[in-house]
Amino acid sequence: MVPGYREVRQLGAGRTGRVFLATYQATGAYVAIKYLSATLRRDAEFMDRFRTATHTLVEIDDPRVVRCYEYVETRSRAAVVMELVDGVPLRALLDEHGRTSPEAALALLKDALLALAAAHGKGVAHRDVTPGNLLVQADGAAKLADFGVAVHPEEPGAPAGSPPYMAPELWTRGLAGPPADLYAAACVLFESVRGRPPYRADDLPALRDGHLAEPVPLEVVPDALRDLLRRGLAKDPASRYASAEEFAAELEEDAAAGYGEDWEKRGRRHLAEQATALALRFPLAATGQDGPGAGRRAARTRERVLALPRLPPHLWIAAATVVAAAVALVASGGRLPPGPGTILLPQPEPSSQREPGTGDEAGARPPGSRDTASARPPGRQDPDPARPPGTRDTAPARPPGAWDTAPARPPGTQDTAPSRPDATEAPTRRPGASPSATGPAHPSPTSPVPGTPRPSSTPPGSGGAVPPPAVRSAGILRWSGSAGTVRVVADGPGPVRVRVAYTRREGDAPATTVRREELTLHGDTAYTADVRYEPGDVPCGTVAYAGIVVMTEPAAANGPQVSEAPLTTPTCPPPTTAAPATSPQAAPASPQATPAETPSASSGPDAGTSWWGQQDAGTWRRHPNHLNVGFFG
Ligand SMILES: Nc1ncnc2c1ncn2[C@@H]1O[C@H](COP(=O)(O)OP(=O)(O)OP(=O)(O)O)[C@@H](O)[C@H]1O
Repeated sequence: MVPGYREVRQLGAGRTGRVFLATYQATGAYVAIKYLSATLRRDAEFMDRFRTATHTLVEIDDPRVVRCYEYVETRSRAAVVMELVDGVPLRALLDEHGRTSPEAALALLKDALLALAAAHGKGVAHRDVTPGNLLVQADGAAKLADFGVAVHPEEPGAPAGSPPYMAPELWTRGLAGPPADLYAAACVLFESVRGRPPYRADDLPALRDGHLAEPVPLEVVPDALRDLLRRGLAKDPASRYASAEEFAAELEEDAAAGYGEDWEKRGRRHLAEQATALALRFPLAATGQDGPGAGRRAARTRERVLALPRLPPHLWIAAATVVAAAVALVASGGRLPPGPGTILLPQPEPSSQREPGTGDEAGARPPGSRDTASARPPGRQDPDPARPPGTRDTAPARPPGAWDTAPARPPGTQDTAPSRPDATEAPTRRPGASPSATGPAHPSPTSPVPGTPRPSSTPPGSGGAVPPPAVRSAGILRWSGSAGTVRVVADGPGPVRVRVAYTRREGDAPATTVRREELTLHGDTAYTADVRYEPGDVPCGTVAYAGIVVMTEPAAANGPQVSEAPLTTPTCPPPTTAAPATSPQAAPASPQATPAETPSASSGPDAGTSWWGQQDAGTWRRHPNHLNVGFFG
């Protein structure tokens, strides 16, 4: 066992190692510890890269990333101490339920992409995004685990990774990086809705051919997911989304267009329902440390979970949270975790059980390892004699766009011989502590997110200098089906990115996005735009709807806005006449447009999209210099 921790039980084992539930002795907080497999430890190239990546991994502080607390290495062991997620892998959820709803699959993809965005922003690729590495909690939120850990399939020459999720460039050139991560995330989206990954084969060469040459099987997925999968699974990495952020932004648009504004709420509810059905498999539900009867109590909780009445949709998230709390409460013998985050505490134990060096712990300690850190209190910066000089992670986050496919070594860390196994095998720690005096990134009951406070990430387009303002609201003031007015109000002078998507829906079919516009606004706090899009013909006798979706980055407090209007359908000519149906070139303003506010500034130019900024109440000023219209998709 890693010095300073006490093993509770094994949680599972995979190709990359074994994972244990443990407690951090100084605080009693639960953690998960992964011991890397011998196969990985023998892979010198992997070990070099992973050691280097751990410098950055411990700095990634994002709610969707399983937090890496520290990396410890001896001559015969390598262990990653990480945040314990009280949930189940998506793999287990799919094995049990077969598939998820499209909304749930989109919610999972959103979590995965935001986690990837956080890691890619720091120059770290995941390298093995699979359903096994997405852990789903009882509230329907998911976290991505195991960054940087990928093992070679048992075939000579096969690149590291999981074949069903491996991008073409990985098969051909062994090229791991953000584009391959996005491809793998798209495979997970596909599998979540279909119950199987996009390509299947009996052997590796056939699977490789599938990824390299077979068309993406879009015909079997819901319409609303097709654009996302078409680009996410593009064979050529250059044709994929340029970044996880871009993928996530289009996901929001397509999801809102296809499934309505509350798609995520429904998706989380479904995930919560599926995850809580597996509550007994949660790490804390079966903890033997919770005293006699814990198993029975957990089982009773499961019975209660399964016997829950069918709730109205809006109550499900609340119910799932209550269930999660109940499971944690039962498992912890009545002691709830302290506040938000996933610092989970076991019930108090007799102090003799928690002393380092007691029988059970000594037995689990790797031979020769010296407990150099067991007494280190969280929140205190102890000098660490085992840490090689110069290995502190002071490297700044890699700037956006600076990604390359080489191993992610932070600039300035000359870490060429980091493991330094010496005669006593003192563990080599790579803690997440920054040089400031707030201590290592150990879990602490008083600090929901252990470690030092980290600067918030800079969104793309802001240049890194001026923090983006909060966006108070986005609104569709009117929408006729072909023209409308959109308003955005921010707390500061920008920049704010606005994405407008136009959708079309035939009858009861899901809506598809037919055009997208993207604009950057700055210089004011309120902007109004007249927008216009020609939705095209509607065959006589059919019903069609034209919609508009407005999203901002940073996200508006009121979320994405959607409005839809019916398109005027020409009357079909009598069957005897051969005259062609007239096409409505510009559908007149529909009385069914959804005015969110009273139009206050609809006096924009006649054609195209024009944005107007508001400097002072009642005074309108045009900002042609700030107009930056880009089209994509
Ligand atoms: N941070 C964590 N919190 C809670 N449980 C975890 C955590 N990490 C892993 N687990 C559990 O441990 C099990 C084994 O994980 P591990 O990463 O070794 O295998 P895997 O992901 O199933 O396969 P592979 O090693 O091929 O990626 C997982 O299935 C999961 O249930």
